[in-house]
Amino acid sequence: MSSLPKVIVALDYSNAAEALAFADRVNPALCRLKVGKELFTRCGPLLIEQLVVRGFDVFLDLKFHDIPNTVAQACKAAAELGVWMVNVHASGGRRMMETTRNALEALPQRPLLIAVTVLTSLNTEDLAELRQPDPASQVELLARLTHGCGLDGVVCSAHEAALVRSFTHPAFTLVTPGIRPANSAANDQSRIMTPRAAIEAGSDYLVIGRPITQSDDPAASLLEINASLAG
Ligand SMILES: O=c1ccn([C@@H]2O[C@H](COP(=O)(O)O)[C@@H](O)[C@H]2O)c(=O)[nH]1
Repeated sequence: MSSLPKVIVALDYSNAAEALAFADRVNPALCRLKVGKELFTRCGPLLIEQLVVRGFDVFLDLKFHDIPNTVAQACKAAAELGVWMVNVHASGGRRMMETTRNALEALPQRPLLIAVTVLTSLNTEDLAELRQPDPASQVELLARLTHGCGLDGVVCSAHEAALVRSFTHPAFTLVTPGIRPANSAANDQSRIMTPRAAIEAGSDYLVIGRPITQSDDPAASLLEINASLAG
């Protein structure tokens, strides 16, 4: 396996004790860690610091979507916590993404800034209700916008990874949730793919939560996924 961990474990726990217990069972060579809305709302910046101090690359997944100044300031605040990656919603528009990118570029050290295209839980029916076209064309629209705004990458499903890769520069980072090892429950995800197929489709990082964190042995499940990527 590459020395660079591809798996980003979604620490979707309701308390810091469980999140830290997971972090202490693995190590930064095996995975990166993602802190999302629930855990951050409950535990706040202190938990981020505790993960960063353990040497983990932390993706702060708060998916900011607001006016340009608000999002830029929120991402600057995230950068001050020493996180590796932050994200915004691409549907917040060009001015929001460019203002945020400029604010981060003025910092001596900045996190990667990526944008969410279409949530991996949404299917064609959901999008029709939102008066959007099918997932692929909506992802293409928002990924082209994000790329044009100079961000570092996007969140998309692995089903659209090859499409996005076809019109972005090689360093553009594709972060793909909705990853399920074969025979795992899809839960609320719609556009899923196995870890290996997602990497083969062009994903740079795989966001994986419940298949790891809700398994009987989370550390063993992570090792199994890493092994499936190495073979
Ligand atoms: O489009 C998106 C964007 C973010 N997520 C987040 O990824 C994890 C996935 O968890 P699983 O348990 O593997 O389903 C979760 O934290 C989401 O908030 C996403 O799923 N889709």
